[in-house]
Amino acid sequence: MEIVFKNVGYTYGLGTPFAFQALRDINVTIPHGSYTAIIGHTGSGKSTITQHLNALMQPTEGQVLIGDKVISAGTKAKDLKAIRQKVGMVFQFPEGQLFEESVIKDVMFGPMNFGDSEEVARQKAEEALEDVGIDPELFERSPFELSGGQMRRVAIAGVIAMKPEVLVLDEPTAGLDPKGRIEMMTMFDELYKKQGLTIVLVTHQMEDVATYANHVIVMDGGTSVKKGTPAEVFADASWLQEHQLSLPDAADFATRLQAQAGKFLWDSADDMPLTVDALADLLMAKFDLPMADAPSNLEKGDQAIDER
Ligand SMILES: Nc1ncnc2c1ncn2[C@@H]1O[C@H](COP(=O)(O)OP(=O)(O)OP(=O)(O)O)[C@@H](O)[C@H]1O
Repeated sequence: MEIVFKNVGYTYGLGTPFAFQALRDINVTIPHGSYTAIIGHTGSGKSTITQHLNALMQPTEGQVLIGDKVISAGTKAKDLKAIRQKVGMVFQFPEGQLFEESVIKDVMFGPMNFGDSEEVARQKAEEALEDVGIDPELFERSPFELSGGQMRRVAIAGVIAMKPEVLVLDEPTAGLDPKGRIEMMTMFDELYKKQGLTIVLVTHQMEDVATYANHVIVMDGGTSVKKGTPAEVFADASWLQEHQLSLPDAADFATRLQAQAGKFLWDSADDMPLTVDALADLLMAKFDLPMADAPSNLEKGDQAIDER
C-alpha cells in the first residue's frame, strides 16, 4: 500500500498561544513494498510525520493519502479503523504496552478488537509469535516473566498479528545491546522479505539505513529536505553534516581512505561502499587479496559478543 503526503503541514496547539508548526510543505511518497527510512536530527519532525502514517495525527494542512483513503483536517473517526489495521505502528519501547495475563492473550487482543473470533485471533497470534521467534512454550506465560528482548518481540507480535500491509517502526532497537539490535533488525528484514510488507523505519542508526533500507527521506526543520536511495542520500558527506547527520561508519572510513590515498577507489557515488560487507569487498578487489574461507566480520562480531 502506498502512502502519499501532499503539501502536508502540522501545527501543534493550532489556534492557541502555544501553536507550533512542526511540519510544513511535506510532499513525499512511501512507495508500496519499499523499506523506507526516515532520518533527521532530533526535533526535525520524524515522530510527527510518522504519526500521520496511520492517521493517529491528521494534518492541519494538506492531505495524506493512505491507500484509497484521504486524510485531511477534520476526517471523521469512523473512517480511520481500517487504516489502523492496515498500518501497524511499533513505537519506542513497545513492551511498555503489554498488559494481558498471558503472552498469547496479549497478542490476540488486537485481532479480537478488530472483530476476529477467538479461534481466528489465536491462530493469527500463534503465527505472529512464531514470526518474531517466541517459543510456543512461552505462550501461556505472563509476558512480565520474560526477558526485555522477549517482551519487545511479544509486543511486536501484537502488531503483526493484525496482518498490517505497512509496518512503521519508530526506533525499534532503542535500549537493546548490539547483539539484540542486530537480531531485531534481522527479524524485521525477514518479515519484510517473507510477508511482502512495506516498512517505514525511523532511526538515528545510519548503518541500519545502509543495510536494510531502499528508500530514504531526510527531515530537517519540519520538512523533507532530501529523498532517494541510500546511495543518493549518502553521496554528499558535507551536505549530511550541514543537516547534522553522518555517513555510515563503513562509508566514512572509505571516504577518509580515499582522501588519504589521493585517488579514486570507486567510480561513481553509487558505488561508494555503505556497509561493512561492501567495504570488505572493495578492499579485497582494490588490493587484490585472495578470498579465504574465513568467517565474515559480522559473524566474528557476533561470536565476540556471544563470548562476553
Ligand atoms: N506535543 C507537542 N507540542 C508542541 N510541540 C511539539 C509536540 N511534540 C513535538 N513538538 C515539537 O515538534 C518538533 C518535531 O518533534 P518530533 O518529535 O516530531 O521530532 P523528532 O525528529 O521525532 O525528534 P527525536 O529524534 O528527538 O524523536 C520539535 O520541535 C518538538 O519540540
